[in-house]
Amino acid sequence: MRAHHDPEKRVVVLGGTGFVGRHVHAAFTAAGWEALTVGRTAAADVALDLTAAPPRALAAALDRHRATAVVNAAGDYWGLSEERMRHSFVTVTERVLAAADLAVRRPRLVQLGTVLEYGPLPEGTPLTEDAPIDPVGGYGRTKYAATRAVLDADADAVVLRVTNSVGPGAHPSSLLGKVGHALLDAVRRGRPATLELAPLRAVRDYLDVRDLAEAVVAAAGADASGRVVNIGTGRAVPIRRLVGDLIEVSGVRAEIVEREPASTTQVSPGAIAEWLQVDPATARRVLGWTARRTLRDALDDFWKDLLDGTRR
Ligand SMILES: O=c1ccn([C@@H]2O[C@H](COP(=O)(O)OP(=O)(O)O[C@H]3O[C@H](CO)[C@H](O)[C@H](O)[C@H]3O)[C@@H](O)[C@H]2O)c(=O)[nH]1
Repeated sequence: MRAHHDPEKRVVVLGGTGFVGRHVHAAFTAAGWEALTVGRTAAADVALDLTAAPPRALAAALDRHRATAVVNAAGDYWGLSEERMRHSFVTVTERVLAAADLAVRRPRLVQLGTVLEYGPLPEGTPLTEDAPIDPVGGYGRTKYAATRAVLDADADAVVLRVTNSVGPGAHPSSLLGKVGHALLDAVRRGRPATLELAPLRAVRDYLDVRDLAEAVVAAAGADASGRVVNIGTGRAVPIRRLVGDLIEVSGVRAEIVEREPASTTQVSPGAIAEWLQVDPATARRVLGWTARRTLRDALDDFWKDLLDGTRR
């Protein structure tokens, strides 16, 4: 029998087959929403390349689903130039806004931004929403331009500025994704792993991606519009410890070789901010949301999912 769904709880998740989007889709479903994924691959409910499709194509999908909310978790960025990231984030966001305008019923928008839209803060200063905007890299700059487009559109929208996340399906180009895949490779070959990484100096606020997904669901239902909310745990963890914990969880013998990269762009979008901790107070107050999972569980489930993938 088909489950009865609340007609007000109908969401379209753009980028719903990506690392974050998949968890966002699952969290909406678990919360009783009728959720539809839009993405470029055949795994999406609606296959649509948002960098190419005109707004009316997305508007048609929103109408067909009778969407009351839309989440923008779309956008490639690993290894892309700033120009391509601009297309991936800004052009797509402008099209999403145009599509929402064209839809018969304008859905509420939850836009995923990043804490890298802010400038680096001195160690010990938690990141509040009034921290100076001063993105250091192309990723933060283009995500900020997308945030601006949303805030300037005067739409029923909220932007979540999200910190790093980890969990099942973490992208192989991210630090923990890279480490996880190298450990898996070592398991397959029956050898110890050698992990070649840029120096693990950073101390960052890491979320279980499933906590992040719940923040998105909370934002879709919250009575807040035209504002940004920072999403993180409120704890800063040395990434060296996270890498060590992942190695421990895997049980694989591993040696870490830290080497200074030729340039920061070769490392990752956030290679600039060394110490980062979100102030989670606004999220608690405005969204009624707090991170509740442990990072150990996030790493455990990330590793189990990698192993399961090899058995599937
Ligand atoms: O070899 C490495 C690789 C990474 N890092 C550091 O580890 C942290 C995490 O790096 P990732 O590559 O996993 O991710 P980024 O922080 O660069 O970017 C991620 O976090 C951002 C927010 O912080 C955005 O959300 C973005 O989508 C997401 O990919 C960064 O401080 C980075 O400098 C190292 O020290 N050595």
